[in-house]
Amino acid sequence: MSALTLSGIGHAYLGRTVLDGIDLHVARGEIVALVGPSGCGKSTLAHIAARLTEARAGRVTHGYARHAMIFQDPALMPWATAAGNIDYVLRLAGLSRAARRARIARAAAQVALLPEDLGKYPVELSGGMRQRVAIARALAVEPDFIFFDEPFTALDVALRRRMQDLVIETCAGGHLSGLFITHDLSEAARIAHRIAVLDTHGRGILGDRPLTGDPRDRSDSAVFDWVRTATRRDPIFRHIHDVDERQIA
Ligand SMILES: Nc1ncnc2c1ncn2[C@@H]1O[C@H](COP(=O)(O)OP(=O)(O)OP(=O)(O)O)[C@@H](O)[C@H]1O
Repeated sequence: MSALTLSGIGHAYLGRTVLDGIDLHVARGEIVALVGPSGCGKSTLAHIAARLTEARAGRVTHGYARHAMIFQDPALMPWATAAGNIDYVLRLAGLSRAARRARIARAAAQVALLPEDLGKYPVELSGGMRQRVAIARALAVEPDFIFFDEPFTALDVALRRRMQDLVIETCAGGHLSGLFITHDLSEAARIAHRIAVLDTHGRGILGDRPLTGDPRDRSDSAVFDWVRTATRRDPIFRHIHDVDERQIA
């Protein structure tokens, strides 16, 4: 059963084609990483898949009930506390005050935000804490599908790793599916069940490769070996040059 199916997606900005003939699916319980060099159309494809942007061609089919999105920029409302930011989306969903309070507490615990952090304003939080709030906000709506658009690119290596672990833990158990956009092959190989590669100019998916086993059980050396082999031997990864080398060094 498919959680997301993209068929023949095409898009253009101001008459310039950026995506053409893209077919991609995400099965229920599967995390698919979409990799490709900067500017190849990954974000545009994620926006089309989440129906934030209307494709010029092709079809998007959702097999999920509710999605959330996590972007590189946490995009928190500066005038609201962390709790207020999470509460905002729950109010939009029409939940009662008691239900909202319970959801906020649970989502905060999932991302290890302390109760005192919930009362702070974005300006009082570190970059990592702000990203945690953004993840908590996404989880609070209890999605069964999450679109991740380069969510950790702006974070330092240690924090990035902690956030990746959080995603791996959160997605374990098979109740969540997701599309994880990244240009970092190591990040993809840590988190995903399958990696799809977008052509440099958005002209189709070059191919996809499964990763074996549960992401929770993947060792650093297994990820390192996988990335090294893929970039050296597998032609679909040949154009992935901008891997974050700090991750695989
Ligand atoms: N709103 C827009 N108007 C015009 N061109 C755009 C717009 N958004 C993106 N583009 C162009 O479309 C192409 C694909 O952009 P997109 O952001 O989807 O790529 P990406 O693979 O996500 O890049 P990155 O990894 O750098 O975020 C790029 O050439 C970009 O300059």
